This record gives sequence, C-alpha cells and structure tokens, in this order.
Amino acid sequence: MSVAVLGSGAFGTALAISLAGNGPVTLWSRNAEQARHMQDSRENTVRLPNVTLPDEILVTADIQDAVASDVLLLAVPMQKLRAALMEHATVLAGKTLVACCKGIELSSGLGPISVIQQTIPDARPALLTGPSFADDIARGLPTALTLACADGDLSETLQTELTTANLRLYRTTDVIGAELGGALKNVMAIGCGAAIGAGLGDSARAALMTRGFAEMQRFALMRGARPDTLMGLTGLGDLVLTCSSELSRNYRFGLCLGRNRPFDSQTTVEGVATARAMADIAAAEGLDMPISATVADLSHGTYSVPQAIQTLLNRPLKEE
Ligand SMILES: NC(=O)C1=CN([C@@H]2O[C@H](COP(=O)(O)OP(=O)(O)OC[C@H]3O[C@@H](n4cnc5c(N)ncnc54)[C@H](O)[C@@H]3O)[C@@H](O)[C@H]2O)C=CC1
Ligand SMILES: O=C(CO)COP(=O)(O)O
Repeated sequence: MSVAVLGSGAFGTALAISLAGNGPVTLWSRNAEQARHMQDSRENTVRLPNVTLPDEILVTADIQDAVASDVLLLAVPMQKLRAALMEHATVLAGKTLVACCKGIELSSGLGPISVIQQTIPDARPALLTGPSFADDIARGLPTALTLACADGDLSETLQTELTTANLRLYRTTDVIGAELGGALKNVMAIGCGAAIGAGLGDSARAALMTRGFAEMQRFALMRGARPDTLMGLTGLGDLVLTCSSELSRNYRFGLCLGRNRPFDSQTTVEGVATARAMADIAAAEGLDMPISATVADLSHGTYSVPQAIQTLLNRPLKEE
C-alpha cells in the first residue's frame, strides 16, 4: 500500500521519515520552492531542522504525485484542513484520508473526521493521533499512537500499513473520542504552561491536569465518545506529554502567557482556537467547563493571568 503525506510541516515531515522505513513515501508541500529545496537538500530546514530525509522520500509540490498513492495522510493544522481539502476536492474523491491534526474547527465546532466527511463525502476517513513529538518520531524514538476509523476492516489495514519500526499503532473505532482526546489536551497544555510560567508550581499544574481531564471526559461523553477512549493514548497519554514538556508548542505558548512575554505568531498553537470552540460549545450545551473557558479567555487576551487564577480559585466548592 503506497502512502503520501500532504503537508510538509514538522509532523508531516516526521511521519514521512518514519514511514520511509516501510518503503517509498511521497511528501507533498503546497510551496513549490520549499518542496524543491527539501528534495535537493534532503532536509526540512524550516520546520524540522537537523534531520536527514531518507532517499525513499520524494518531496513534491505536484498534487498528482501525491494522489497516486493508496493512503493520504493530512498533516495540516486543524483550522486549515477544510481549505486544504476543498482546494483539492476533485482529486481527493474516493481516497483513504487519514487526518493527523488535533483540534476542533472554530467555524463549525467539528473535528477532522467530520470536516473530511463534509468536504469529500465519498472519502474513507481515519485519524492518527496520540502522544508524539515530531522531533521524537523523526529521530526514530519509540512512539505509540491511536489509529481511529469507524470502519473496523479499514482500521486494521491502516494499523498494519502505518505501523513502522518506531511507531506502534493501537486502533479504535471510536473516532469521536479519538478526535476529542487529541484536540482537548492542547487546551489544558496551555493552561498548565500558564500556571508554570506564572510561578504557581507543580501542585497547581497537577490540579489543572486532573480537573482539566475531568472536563475533557465530560465534553467527550456529551459528544458521544466511549467513556474509556480518553483513558488511552489519545486522551490521558497526550495530556501527560503536552502538559509536562517544553517540546509542546501549546505548553510553551502558555508559559509565555504566564510570564507575560510575546510568542511567535507563526508557530502552530492548535489549543487557542480549540479552547474558544470548546468553551462556546460547552456554554451552549450548559456544560460546566471552567478551565476550558478560562484558557479561552486567557489565550484571546480577555483575561490576565491573575484574573484567571482568581476565577478558578473562587468557584463554589463541590464534590470531586
Ligand atoms: N509537531 C508535532 O509534534 C505534532 C503535530 N501534530 C498535529 O499535526 C498538525 C500539523 O502540525 P505541524 O506539522 O506540527 O505544524 P507546522 O506548523 O509545522 O506545519 C503545518 C504545515 O501545514 C501547511 N499548510 C497550512 N495550510 C495549508 C493548506 N491550506 N494546504 C496545504 N498545506 C497547508 C503549512 O505550509 C505547513 O507546512 C497539527 O494539528 C498538530 O496538532 C500532531 C502530533 C505531533
Ligand atoms: O500533539 C503534540 C504531541 O502529542 C504536539 O504538541 P504541540 O502541538 O503542543 O507541539
């Protein structure tokens, strides 16, 4: 089964490198100059520097090269997924499309699988998610991920085909749970980064992770996820990783908020839009999600860090 990756950012490049151990991989970039540079220099100097691209990777800006493959991995940010799909809707029709993004689309409140279903109705959608830094994958370090697909047979095929020497895939048919585990942990990572950045300490971070996880589960159950899915790699696993490592961009964004320092606006921080989407949906559904709402206000500049702390500490006392 041949594989192509659409999107040559940090994650797309890392996945292509790992998959190259299984055979030829096509890595598609929307930027022709960048594709040429990567193909010649054998490096993604912008998003994943200091890692050599194996010879098995063809980097191209020609979408026809990519859609010749059996499976297409979509490694673009969540808020860009719909535009990317719509731009190439004709050639993506009927394809197996594996979203690799983590987030909720702000304009629709939908996750990646639903966005694929809306834009390419006859595609076969799946999702690859879970705790993994692009840098770790690219360097060949061991990583375990979740492959989610509502079609059990396709799920097994993709699990086999996309497992590599350092990527171990677990499968699930709970696509809603898998989508939300990956999306919502980014919101909590921002909150934890802000707490550490503001000097609130590790105990505060543990409280935010635990109560944040309760919000993630509440939200996921409301949207129809299976109760145990978020206990796995896509929920708890990814929450632990991103709330405790400075390799996480969401966590680093939070650190900057907590320290009242600027953050590079070119860096992908999925949790900002997802926090807003999550807080808005929760409010509409009457769901109690104080940490998510606070992170949304903090990320969008409505709250200062001291205001956020006061808001959370002054809430009425309740049972755990
Ligand atoms: N970097 C990481 O360690 C991991 C990232 N992810 C997820 O992967 C997704 C992508 O993240 P990164 O690759 O890290 O981001 P990135 O910022 O490094 O790269 C994003 C890429 O998407 C491309 N892109 C943006 N809009 C596009 C469009 N309309 N059409 C085609 N290409 C477009 C950009 O040119 C860029 O190459 C995110 O949802 C992220 O949460 C998941 C796991 C790990
Ligand atoms: O999703 C990730 C790790 O699983 C990457 O996290 P960031 O997007 O915060 O860097």
